[in-house]
Amino acid sequence: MISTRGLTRVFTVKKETVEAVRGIDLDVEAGQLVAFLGPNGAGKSTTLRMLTTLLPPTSGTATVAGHDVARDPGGVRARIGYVGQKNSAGENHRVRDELVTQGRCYGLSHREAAGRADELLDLLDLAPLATRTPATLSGGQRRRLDIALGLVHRPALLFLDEPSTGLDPKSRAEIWGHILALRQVYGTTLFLTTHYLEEADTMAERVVIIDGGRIIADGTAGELKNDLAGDHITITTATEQDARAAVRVGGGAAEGVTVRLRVANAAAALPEYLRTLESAGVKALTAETSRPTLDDVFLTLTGRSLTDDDLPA
Ligand SMILES: Nc1ncnc2c1ncn2[C@@H]1O[C@H](COP(=O)(O)OP(=O)(O)OP(=O)(O)O)[C@@H](O)[C@H]1O
Repeated sequence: MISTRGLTRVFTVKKETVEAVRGIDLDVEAGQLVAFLGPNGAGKSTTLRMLTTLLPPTSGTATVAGHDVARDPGGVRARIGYVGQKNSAGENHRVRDELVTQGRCYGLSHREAAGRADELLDLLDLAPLATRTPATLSGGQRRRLDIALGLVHRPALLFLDEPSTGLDPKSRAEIWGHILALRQVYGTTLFLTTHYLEEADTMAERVVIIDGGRIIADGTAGELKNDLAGDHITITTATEQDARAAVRVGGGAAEGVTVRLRVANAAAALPEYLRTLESAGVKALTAETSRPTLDDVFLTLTGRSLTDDDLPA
């Protein structure tokens, strides 16, 4: 559904060159739900804009929904939907009219466009709001309208740029419910960016991490966490001296009376670790195991935390 080779975009601003995307090779199968993650300025939006034909690549190729973005942008646009960060609906028309007009723009007859509008109003729980104007909708409702607008022409592939950013937790959960329903009802391939690591972790079947314009990790959240981060064992000791002794005996790093170490399988490794400490005369007061997060993956790869950024709440 998506295939890129060496996809690159360079911007030149006042003689200064910014390599926003540096040679991305990416293949996405039909029906996949891919979360595209990365810190601010990593190149997510630029990649999305190239894949959706809004921005021409400087070099490299991209085939999206079977059509080349540079040679046949019209063919790509007819087959994809794009829900950007900014609202796509106007302010003054009613919600249902917005959807009908969008359908007409895609060449549907009035009857087809009206039928499609009603189908989408139902799918995205917008039917009770059909006669309201977008200006009167809440953030979550507007986002649902944006998604409906992106789906009018039944795209096989939908791009969503931060669909849940800026919404309260309840609206975020609702949006995700609708995104997952899209796959179930239509089998739509979904490619989305998000700043919320736990959303990517739990919802997406594939996570692609970009940093500095390059893809630095690609796999299921489970694979990335197992391969690149590992579990953690955290113990506390009575004194800092004990904590330092624990590090000497069992590895890891101490901070005050807390010792943290990375292992492949924390639940299996914990008993042996505690026995090792005990035989060296070091007593752990508390011990707990934890699974890594996608932020741990990013930290392992780059030495930085994804959440260090100035992220939206
Ligand atoms: N039109 C442009 N002109 C010049 N530089 C640009 C332009 N668009 C993006 N850039 C630069 O390209 C780099 C990648 O930007 P991009 O918007 O793709 O990042 P992003 O990962 O989407 O970030 P964010 O999470 O903050 O939206 C940044 O350094 C940005 O400043």
